[in-house]
Amino acid sequence: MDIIFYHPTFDANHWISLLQRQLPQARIREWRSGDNGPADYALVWHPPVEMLRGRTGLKAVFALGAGVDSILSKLKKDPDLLPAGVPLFRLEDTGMAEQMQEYAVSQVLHWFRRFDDYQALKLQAKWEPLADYEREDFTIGILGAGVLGGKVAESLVGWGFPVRCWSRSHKNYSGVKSFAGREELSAFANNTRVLINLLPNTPETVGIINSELVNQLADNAYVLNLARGVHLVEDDLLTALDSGKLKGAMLDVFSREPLPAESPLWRHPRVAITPHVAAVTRPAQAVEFISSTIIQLDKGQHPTGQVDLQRGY
Ligand SMILES: NC(=O)C1=CN([C@@H]2O[C@H](COP(=O)(O)OP(=O)(O)OC[C@H]3O[C@@H](n4cnc5c(N)ncnc54)[C@H](OP(=O)(O)O)[C@@H]3O)[C@@H](O)[C@H]2O)C=CC1
Ligand SMILES: O=C(O)C(=O)CO
Repeated sequence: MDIIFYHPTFDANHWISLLQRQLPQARIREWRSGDNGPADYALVWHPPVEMLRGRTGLKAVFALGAGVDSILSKLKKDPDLLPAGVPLFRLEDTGMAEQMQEYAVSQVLHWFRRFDDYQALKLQAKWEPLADYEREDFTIGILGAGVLGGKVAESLVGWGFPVRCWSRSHKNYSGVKSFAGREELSAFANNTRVLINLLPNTPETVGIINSELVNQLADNAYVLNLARGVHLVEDDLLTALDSGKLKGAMLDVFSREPLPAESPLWRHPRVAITPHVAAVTRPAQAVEFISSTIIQLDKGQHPTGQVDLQRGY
């Protein structure tokens, strides 16, 4: 079996040696421009069009991340990017759920314990104990209840918060109230104090965190965007922060990355920012998932993780 690997920044040698350990019989190489040699499987992130176009014999392509929006947007512009009929797989969890849990839980607790208010008081040298928040006033609403959203919901239930989720289909996660479809979005938003976004970027989800949705949240709500920048209308967020509807926001992803220096988000005192690091690809766990998927495909089985190209995730 032949495997080609392309990632603009990852250490290809490291990945190839991890893969080789899991798949000792495979011939694995880093793809370079001009390489039209045989390939059964391709592991890619932001692949150049010439890498996959017209390739015959390809059995599957693996995206080296959870979100496939960048590859699907390239595919829209150039339908030859993926040879017709070749399945596209993505990473399911592979260590990202734990990272998302760490991020979401630590930030929810930060807001719940009013560390943002205490930091503001500290800057004024003010010693002032504040009233505690109650968990019953701190409903967490998670947009997207898939591999990552589901795990984040589970961990916040463990911390005793009321948790609800919103997805396309209803879910049955223990202790989590499930809402589904556009018709239940308002009911989901109503009374949500912390809105966490873990949706995929698709035509249906772009701009979903806008004034209309934010105005339906509880007063003094918070927004935590962990999915993609295009989900959030940044001007609407700033308006809601300045009007007092929103108390704070923490953003990991932006409609333009790196976030330009002139963005007002950098300077807003109630916006916290991380540079798209909420959950990164962990090579060993990713390679385990990909190798096991390849083995299943080679046996004619139907492993999980295949992207539905029509749905867009
Ligand atoms: N910031 C970062 O570092 C990272 C960000 N991400 C982002 O997180 C996203 C989520 O990842 P993951 O959990 O693995 O994805 P999944 O595909 O497992 O979950 C997606 C969820 O979104 C729901 N959904 C999709 N479209 C709609 C819609 N139109 N209306 C309502 N619900 C919808 C799905 O509903 P249903 O279950 O009913 O299909 C599902 O519950 C990725 O696409 C990526 O963009 C991922 C990794 C790192
Ligand atoms: O895996 C993804 O989709 C990411 O955003 C990684 O940073």
